[in-house]
Parts: sequence; C-alpha cells; structure tokens
Amino acid sequence: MGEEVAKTTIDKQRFTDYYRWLIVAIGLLIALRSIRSLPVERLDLSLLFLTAMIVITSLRFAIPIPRFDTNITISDAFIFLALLLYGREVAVLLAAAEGFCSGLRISKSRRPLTILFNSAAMACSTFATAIAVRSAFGDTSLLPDRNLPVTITMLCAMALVQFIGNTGLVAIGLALKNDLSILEAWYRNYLCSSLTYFIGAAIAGLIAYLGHYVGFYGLLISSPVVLILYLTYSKYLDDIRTAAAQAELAERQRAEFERQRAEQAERHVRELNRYIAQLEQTSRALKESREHFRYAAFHDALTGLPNRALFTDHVRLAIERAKRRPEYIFSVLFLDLDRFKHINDSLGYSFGDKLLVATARRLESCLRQADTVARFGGDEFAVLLDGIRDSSDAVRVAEKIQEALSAPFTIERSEAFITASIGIALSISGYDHPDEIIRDADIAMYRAKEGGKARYELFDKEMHSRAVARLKMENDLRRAIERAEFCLHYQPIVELETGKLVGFEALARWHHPERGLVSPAEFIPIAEETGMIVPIGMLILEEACRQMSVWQQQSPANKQLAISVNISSKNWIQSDFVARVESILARTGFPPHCLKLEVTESLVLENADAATTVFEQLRALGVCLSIDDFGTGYSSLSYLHRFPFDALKIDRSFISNMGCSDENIEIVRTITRLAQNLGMEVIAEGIETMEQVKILRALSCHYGQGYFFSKPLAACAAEELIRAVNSGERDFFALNSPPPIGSIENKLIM
Ligand SMILES: Nc1nc2c(ncn2[C@@H]2O[C@@H]3COP(=O)(O)O[C@H]4[C@@H](O)[C@H](n5cnc6c(=O)[nH]c(N)nc65)O[C@@H]4COP(=O)(O)O[C@H]3[C@H]2O)c(=O)[nH]1
Repeated sequence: MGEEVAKTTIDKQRFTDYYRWLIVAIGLLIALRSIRSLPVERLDLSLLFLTAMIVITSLRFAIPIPRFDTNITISDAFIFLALLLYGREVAVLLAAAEGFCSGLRISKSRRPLTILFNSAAMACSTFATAIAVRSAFGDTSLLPDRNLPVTITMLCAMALVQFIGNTGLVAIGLALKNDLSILEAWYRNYLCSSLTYFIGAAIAGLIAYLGHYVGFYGLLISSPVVLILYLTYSKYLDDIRTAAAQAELAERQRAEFERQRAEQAERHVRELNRYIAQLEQTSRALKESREHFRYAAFHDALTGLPNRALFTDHVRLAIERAKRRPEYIFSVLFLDLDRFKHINDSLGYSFGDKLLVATARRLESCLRQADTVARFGGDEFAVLLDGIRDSSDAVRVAEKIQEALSAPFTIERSEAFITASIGIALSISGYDHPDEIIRDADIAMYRAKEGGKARYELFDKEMHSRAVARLKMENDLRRAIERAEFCLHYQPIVELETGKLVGFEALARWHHPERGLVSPAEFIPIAEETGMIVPIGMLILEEACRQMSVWQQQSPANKQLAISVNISSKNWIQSDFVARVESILARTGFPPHCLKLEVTESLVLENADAATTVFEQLRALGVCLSIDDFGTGYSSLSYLHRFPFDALKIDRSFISNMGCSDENIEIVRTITRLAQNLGMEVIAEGIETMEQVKILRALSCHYGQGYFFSKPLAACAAEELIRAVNSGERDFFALNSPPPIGSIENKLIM
C-alpha cells in the first residue's frame, strides 16, 4: 500500500516535471524570438533603469496584501510599463528576467527547473498578453492618445490576460503535482492574486501617462515620492502586522483564558456533581434513618409488632369511627402471659425473648388483617378487634388466642408452656379516649389473673368501680404514710406444752379517717404493688421493736418476750435493708435475738439469690428468721435447707382442717418433723380450738397462735394481757377465763 502511494507520487512528480520542461522550452523559444526581434533602436537609459528596477524589485520587494495569501510585486507593474512603452519583445524578456528573479526569491528549494519554469511562464503569459492586447487595441505605445475608458479597458484586459495566462500555467503544474483539477488548483491558490495584476496594470498605466508629460527624469525625480509611499505603505503594513500579531496574541490569551475558564467551569461542574451526589447520598441516608426512626418509634424492637403508641393511635381512629357510625363496634383485648417471670428466671432472658417473638407470631395468626396486635412491653400484649358484631366475637377471639397459646413452644430444643390472662373491653361503653378502653381491658385482665389466670374476663361497670376504689385506696394510702395513720395489733404466741406467753406477732392496721380500721389483707397487697410497702414496712418494724422494748423493760418476766414482724420481699431486697434493721435495733435498744422476721415462702423463692445473702447478714446480726404461711407455696420442702430459717409457721389452712381429715393431720405431722429435723422451731397458726391444741401437742408442735388464745390486740390490750399473764390472772388453757378483747385501738405516732 505504502509502495503504491510512493509510486503514484513519483509518477505525478515526473509528469509535473515534463510539463514544466515543456513550458520552459516554449518560454525559451519565445525569449529567443523576442531577442531576435528586439527593437534595438528603442533601447535607452530609461529601459536600463526599468530593467534594473524589475530585477531589484522582483528580487527584493513584494508587498503582501493583508488577509490574502499573495503579494503585490511592483515588478508586475514594470513589466506592464515595458509593454506599454517598449512593446512586446522587451516586455517578454523583462518578464522572463522578472520570473527568474522572483523564482529565486520565492522558491525555497532553489530547484533550477522551478526557477526556469517561473521565468518561462512569465515569458509565455507576457507574450500572450502582448498579442491579445495588440489584437484588441492595436499598438500599445499609443496609450496617451487614447481616451480614458478605452485606456482603462485596455489596462484591465492586459491585467486579465496576464493574470489568466501566468496563473493558469502555474496552476496546471500544481494540479498535476497535487492531483487536483486545474480549476480547483487555480481557484485555491491564485484567484485572490488577480488584484495584484490589476493594481500593477493601473500603476503601469499611470506611470506611462505621467511619463508622457513629465518625461523620464521627471519620473526619476518623483521616484523618491514612490519610495516614500512604498515605505509608508510598508510601515503601515508593519503596523497592521504588529497590530494583527498583538490581536492574535490577545486572541490567543483570550482563548487560553477561555480554555482555563472552561476547564475551571468543568472542574466546578464536576465538584458540584460530586457534592450533589454526596448530598443525594446523605439525603438518602437521612431518609432511610428517618424511616428507621419512625418505624422504631412505633414498633417493638423485639417482636416487630406495633408498640403502645401506634396501638393507641389505631384505637383513637376506631373511637372516632364509632362516634361517626353508632353501629360500628370494636374491642380491645389486654393480654398478660401468666408466670412469664418464672420462664425468664429458669430458662434465661434470651429464651424468654424468643418465646415472646413466637407468642407474637401466634397472636398474629389468630387475627384478621384489619385487626392490630401490639406489644406493650414485658409480657403484655394488646389486640384491637376492628368492626365486630358483639361481645361474643371478642370472646371467640380470646378463646382462639388461648387455644393457640396452649400448644407447646419448642425453642432451642426446649419445650415451654404458657398461658395468658385476657381482659376484654368493648367500645359499646362509649369511650372518648384510647387510654380509657385500654385501661378497662387492663382492669379486666387483672380480674382474670385474680380469678386464677389462664382465663379471660369481660370488663363490666363493677370492675370499673372496683378499680376506681382501688385507685382511691392508693391515694389514701399515700396520704396515710404522711399522716401516720397506721397502728399495730399484737397477737400472742403461746408455748403449746406449757401455755406460756413467749411473744407476739405484730399485725398492721390502718386507721382510715372515713372507713375506720382497714385490714392488712386489703391494703398490704396494694402497698406491695405500688412500692409503698417499703416505707410502711420500716415504720412497722421500728414501732414493733420500740413497743416490745418498752414491754421488756416493764418487768423482768418480759425480758424474753419476742416479736414477730411480717417483712415484704420488697423490703428485704432493698440494698440497705440490713443496715436499716441494725439501726432500728440500735435506736430502740431491742435485743436482736428477740426479733423474728417473717418472710413468705413464695417471695423467698422468687428472689432466691438475694434472699440467701440478706438472710445470712440478718442472722449475723442475731435476728431470727421465720418462714410464714408454710405449705401454701409450690415447692415447700425442697428449699428449706437452702435458707437459714430459725422457725417455720404452718399455714392456718392446715390447722383449721386438721379436724376434718387424718390427711391434714399427717401433713402437719410431716411438716413438724421435717422442721424439727432441720433444727427449726414450729409455730402453728390459726388455732381456734382446744382440740387443735391437743393434736398439735401430740405432734410435738412447739408453739401456736390463734383466736383460741387471743385475737390480735391493740397495744394497750396486749400490755394488759402481759400483765394478766404475769400475775397469773390469765391462763391460755383455761377456757372460761375472759380473754382481753383487742378492741382498743392504738394510734401510732410514727
Ligand atoms: N381466721 C383466723 N384468723 C386468724 C387466727 N389467728 C390469727 N389470724 C389472722 O391470721 C393472720 C396472720 O397473719 P399472717 O399469716 O402473717 O397474714 C398477714 C400478713 O401476711 C399480712 N400482714 C399483716 N400485717 C403485716 C405487716 O405488718 N407487714 C406485712 N408485710 N404484712 C402484714 O396480712 C395478713 C393478714 O393479717 P391479719 O388480717 O391481721 O390476719 C392475721 C390474723 O388476724 C385464727 O385463729 N383464725
């Protein structure tokens, strides 16, 4: 391929050279002919000057035309002048000379053929011009005699033929060399140079005309003016060139500036795009986190169920709908898993969490799409049944839930069984606020718990009244602590063998301003639930120790009287409980070994770890510990040896039933033996008959308390009892001896 191109190029060059040699040959012939016909008689000094001018100007001077790729060569003008003044032969020879000299000037390669071709082309074109002008206008030297339009036409014709002839010959050479059409080569390279020919012809015409009037020397004298004009024009061109260069430089600088600005703008756009991308990413992340937070704010993290806030919102919408459409009924079910704490304690919190998640899924499976199940926290769930017909629909769902939960849960290869207590509240009661219906469902759920758990209860107005009453009691209880409305009653504890008074059990009473004495069975559970038992328990303990200390000091016979005080687990799990007991003993001066703290077995088991530590510390103080209501718990016997108990109180239910069956007697016997084997004292509670005393004696039970000996007595009555026992006026086994009735209330100042 490369070789082919090279061959083609060589061929073209060869053809171009042939052509040039042809023109050189023609030009030579024309030149020879012109020499032969040269009008020697007309050769003068002016012609010599003209020849010198042509040689000098064609060698040296060419005036470039700004914006056009061509020059005005003054030598053209001198050739035209020679034609006008001396005729064809002189003009042809001078043209050949001019072509040769300008060839030397123009040709960069200085190739002889190029220089000769240039010379020959000038000779040929001048020859043709001379013939054409002569044919059209006759003798050219007659110029001054002609009128102006003819002169101008002739000069134009002269310029045109010379232009076409000269540029045409050169264009053919270029076309051959560059493989172009002649017209295209001519058009591209020489069209714009036509101007130089016309200007040359005009200058020649002008000089010839002036020469006619001022003569050769006049022209010679005026030539400095021409030179000045030339130099001025040349200077003018230099200025233009300088200005153009400056403009070009400015343009380049501007272009460079524009380029830099464009680059900067592009950089800015890129940076902006980057920022936009970052912003979009940040905005996406913010949106995601907003969604996440929104979800987290309204959902339970463990089960993914709606939380209380979202559930309340759904209930609010249901209430509004119920107000708009009276026939619309909805229901709220409040669920609490029974004994879930035991599952957590025994199988661990992680297991408990998984069980809650599984429970959530089972609850969902029991409901329709329109219903909402939420987790309120812990083991509490709530269900909103949307659009039901009546209470039977809600009951059916509650039963369905209980049935679904009754199937065993298999988690981590362990099986767990749970039940739920469910409270149901219906919208027909007319609610204004979501909290009200949720509260009522909660109340009903508590009722279900009280009723034995694993059941449901429908909320009714009576429950509400009870709840309101309970709330009132809570408030009253708070006030009771501030106003010290509590007092203690004391129930004697008797040695069964001898009938000797060994001590008392302190039992709290609340002296309510409106209701009179309130039983502890009523207010202690509320105090425990609300935490108010903590301050109440410590007040009672202090008062019991203070009172017993007073009685002990009244008589030497009383020195060994002990006091048993019920202590709630909420009290003894307080970190400073032991320290507080110690300070009470110090304040009241009561001997620690006469203080017996009674704890309930079920509460001990629920807090087994804390119990072990606290009980050992209490034992270290010298305080005795009794386990109360023994036998009512579910794992009574197994844990007895784990804790440092000094005494065991057999629950009243076993004692009162002893007369009914031998079985109960056997139970009491077993408990008594077990306690004695473990080195513990045994106290029977709730002795009401002599027969029970006899049985208990036969079973070797040490101590007893109950209405048979005395009801709990107010402090002054108990004091009277002590005095009567000490004086022998009172014998606990003498059935007819009048018991001091504990009707006198003793208001404590706490
Ligand atoms: N039917 C019958 N009842 C008898 C007989 N003998 C005694 N009782 C009653 O049985 C309860 C014995 O107290 P408890 O088992 O510790 O049971 C107590 C105890 O668990 C709790 N409690 C009483 N006072 C306090 C206290 O100060 N602190 C704490 N945490 N709980 C207390 O309240 C429960 C009830 O106390 P009370 O109403 O005083 O009821 C007392 C007492 O009056 C009897 O022969 N027959």
